[in-house]
Amino acid sequence: MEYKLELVDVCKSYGSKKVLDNLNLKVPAGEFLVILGPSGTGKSTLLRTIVGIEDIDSGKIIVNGEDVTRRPPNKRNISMVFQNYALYPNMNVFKNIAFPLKMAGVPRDKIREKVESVARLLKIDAELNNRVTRLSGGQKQRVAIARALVRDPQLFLLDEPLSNIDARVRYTSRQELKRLQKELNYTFIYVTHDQAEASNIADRVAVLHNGIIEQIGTYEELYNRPVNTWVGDFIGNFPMNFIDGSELGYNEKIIGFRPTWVNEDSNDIEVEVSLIDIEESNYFIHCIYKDRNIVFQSRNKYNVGDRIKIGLKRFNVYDNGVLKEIINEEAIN
Ligand SMILES: Nc1ncnc2c1ncn2[C@@H]1O[C@H](COP(=O)(O)OP(=O)(O)OP(=O)(O)O)[C@@H](O)[C@H]1O
Repeated sequence: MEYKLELVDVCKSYGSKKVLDNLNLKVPAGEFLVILGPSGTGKSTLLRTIVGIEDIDSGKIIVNGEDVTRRPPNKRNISMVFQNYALYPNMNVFKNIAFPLKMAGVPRDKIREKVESVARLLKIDAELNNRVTRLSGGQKQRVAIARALVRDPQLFLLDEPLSNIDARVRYTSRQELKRLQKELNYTFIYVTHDQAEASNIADRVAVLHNGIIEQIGTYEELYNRPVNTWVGDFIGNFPMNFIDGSELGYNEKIIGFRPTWVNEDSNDIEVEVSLIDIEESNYFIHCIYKDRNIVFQSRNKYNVGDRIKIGLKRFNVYDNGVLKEIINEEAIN
């Protein structure tokens, strides 16, 4: 397979703090890869080392089959869109987008042609003569993306590009970004905190934690088959439910299940309702089971304090925190 980016045993520390710890990653050409991870886990550092604003301590960064580890940022042919857009406030939209081409010594008429074409693509062609300070958050974000696109880079890195935009606009911007990426067959590495966003736009999601990628796969894979209890806990609107396996015949193991995997017609375990969350027409029933909190989705509105019996349609078995077995996977499609 042709990889647009390969990271081999990449290490990066700040003082005694190891941020990237022998990290390995392969990103095929044309993929939309989302990086998810808790705050302070090194997501931005990862992007900054790929683009070359930060040096790595050891390892290799390979772009399009070429080792770029020791090359400066302007010789890597990678574009990055920053969270705060990093636009030049004293320049108009045209000059902002044109800037990388001007720096690269591209002739004037070619610059005009490229800037106008990218601006049309991003529907900001009517704004070219306006100052960037007059634009809305969504428009500024498009200018930042246009400036990244105009150089026709090998690889795009986007660091939470939609986080400053309100929820509605963010939803449509996200769809447009995905359409653009697929249409132009670009390779995107996109950092976000937002799991709904990740599940919506990513071809694959990489979960970064403790300096390594804990798991990489489609969002559904991460949700349904987390390789360890940490990923199960991190992925999802609710953390995965974990209970002691002995009750169900899995001594010294932990059983993990999602809120929708509960079978209310079965009676394997008895739980006590502690809280009820309502979301549209579903109830999320929070319960206590042997000192553990668990949540399941139900059409029934129970009352706090009710003692009810439930079973599991499917579940995952974890041994020392690592996924060992999936029981009745076919019960949930
Ligand atoms: N220039 C720096 N000097 C020293 N430490 C740094 C530097 N940049 C980042 N760090 C530290 O490295 C760790 C990772 O930071 P980074 O910004 O990459 O995390 P992040 O996952 O992007 O976080 P967030 O989601 O909060 O933006 C943090 O502990 C941070 O304090």
